[in-house]
Amino acid sequence: MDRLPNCVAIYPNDGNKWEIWCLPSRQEEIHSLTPQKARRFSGILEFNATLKENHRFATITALWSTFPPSFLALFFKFENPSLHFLAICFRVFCQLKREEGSMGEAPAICSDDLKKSCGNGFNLASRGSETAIVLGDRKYVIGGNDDESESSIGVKIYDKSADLRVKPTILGTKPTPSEDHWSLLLDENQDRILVIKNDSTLADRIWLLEVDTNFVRQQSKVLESDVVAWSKGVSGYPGKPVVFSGPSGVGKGTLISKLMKEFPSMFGFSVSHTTRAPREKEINGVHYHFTERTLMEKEIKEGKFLEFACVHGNLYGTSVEAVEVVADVGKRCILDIDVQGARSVRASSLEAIFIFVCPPSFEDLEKRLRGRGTETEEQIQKRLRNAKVELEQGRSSGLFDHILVNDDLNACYKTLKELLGLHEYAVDECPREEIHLSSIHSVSKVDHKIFINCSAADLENASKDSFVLDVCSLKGGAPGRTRGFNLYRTNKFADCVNEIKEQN
Ligand SMILES: Nc1ncnc2c1ncn2[C@@H]1O[C@H](COP(=O)(O)OP(=O)(O)OP(=O)(O)O)[C@@H](O)[C@H]1O
Ligand SMILES: Nc1nc2c(ncn2[C@@H]2O[C@H](COP(=O)(O)O)[C@@H](O)[C@H]2O)c(=O)[nH]1
Repeated sequence: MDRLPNCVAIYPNDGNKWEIWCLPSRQEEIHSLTPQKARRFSGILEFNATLKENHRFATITALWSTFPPSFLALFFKFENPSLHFLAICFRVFCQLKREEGSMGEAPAICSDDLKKSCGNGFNLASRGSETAIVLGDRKYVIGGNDDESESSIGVKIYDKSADLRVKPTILGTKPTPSEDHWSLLLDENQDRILVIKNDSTLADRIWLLEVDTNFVRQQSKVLESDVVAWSKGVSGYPGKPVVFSGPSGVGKGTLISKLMKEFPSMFGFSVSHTTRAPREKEINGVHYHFTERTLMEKEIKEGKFLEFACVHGNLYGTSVEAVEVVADVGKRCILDIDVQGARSVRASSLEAIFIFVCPPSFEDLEKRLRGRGTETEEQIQKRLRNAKVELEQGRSSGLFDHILVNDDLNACYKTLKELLGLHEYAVDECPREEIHLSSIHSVSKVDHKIFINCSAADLENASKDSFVLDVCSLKGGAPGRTRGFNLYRTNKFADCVNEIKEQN
């Protein structure tokens, strides 16, 4: 919604014409709102519906735009209240929202050259193909396509002080274009904008555009340009990831396979990138993302990797995305990385459990490595040399939470399950089902709660489609996901309707 002011009143005019007024957001003024006190905001709004005589308007208590329109309607008091009348008020507001531009003296924040300007100055939700959020001297215009790829929502910055249009470098996982979206400033830090797409599945609905977070500032320095970064919003937190390290041939992959086979819904594997050549039965995207060194180096520079290391002469790395896609489906992520990589992950913001796997002896390790038959003699020699160093580092560094000796495979696997809190009869649980969100009609924010209303026309049934998105405990962010959104249905609207019914 573009220009709905903080406080609005509707006054009856002739016939089916009504006047729209507004006040600044002073709550104490709301209760004594009169046309004299109110600053006139717009002209006359025509009702589509014909009002009946007995639906005469009496007093307006309050109406403020931090609530969804359906909630706003409930702040009216009428001489002869009826749900039918409330429904009309509600529809007026829906119409107001659509008829942006026809509202007269809205705060003029948007540039004239914006096709569909939506800056409202009150940090309200905005709707349309482009929305704008103003932060200090900068206006972030969100919408349309990203010019370069046309495959994601575009972002432009208008710097008012310098009278400049800036095309920022857009990092992170980008949302695909949307016909219709809502945007609002998320928190007091003023560093992130919440964008809710209106035409997607729930998994693709909630996005954060970071404009001044640590990651954005860091990347801005590295890339020497204006940077913004997208981060997908995800509900809940999966369990802590598990990092496996240990010398080549010790049996990490074997243990991981057993775990994933027994608990397929609980664990997911982080598919690393590597510059080494694929082995005979290895599949790109399943065992590794096999990649070119120059491309991987470029992506490392762009901050896309959680960790990377040169191992046995090749570059290996865990992309942020590799870990996030596992968590997205509610699974605990398993990483199989070398000791250098484990050290980097330990230093990162990812909270994980670190397990070092040792062979019963160096001779056993050599036997297993040779027995696997996947390396040339030269490669085996190199891996064995590196194993000595890794074993020393792994055992002594204090980096690892657990040291697991892989002697007898089944005994080792049993110990592994115990230390991951998986008792003998643990069962594999499926992730929770998602809530279904239909087309959104209003979005508004009160403290750390975003009210989302998906139902417009039918007030009686509106509560079925009213949701709250709780954003009080968010974690993470670009270049990964922002986790911890809590979406639930609310009965607040139904409660209000019942209250009015009782008053009648
Ligand atoms: N406890 C064990 N006893 C005997 N052989 C084992 C045991 N665990 C694994 N192996 C065998 O050792 C070989 C190497 O195991 P695996 O490929 O799992 O090692 P890895 O640590 O994943 O190696 P890399 O780091 O090179 O990927 C395999 O042939 C596997 O079957
Ligand atoms: N630091 C990282 N190390 C990784 C990653 N993926 C795998 N590895 C380690 O490399 C060696 C060799 O693996 P191989 O498949 O060539 O035998 C092994 O110890 C792995 O743990 C990674 O993303 N980062």
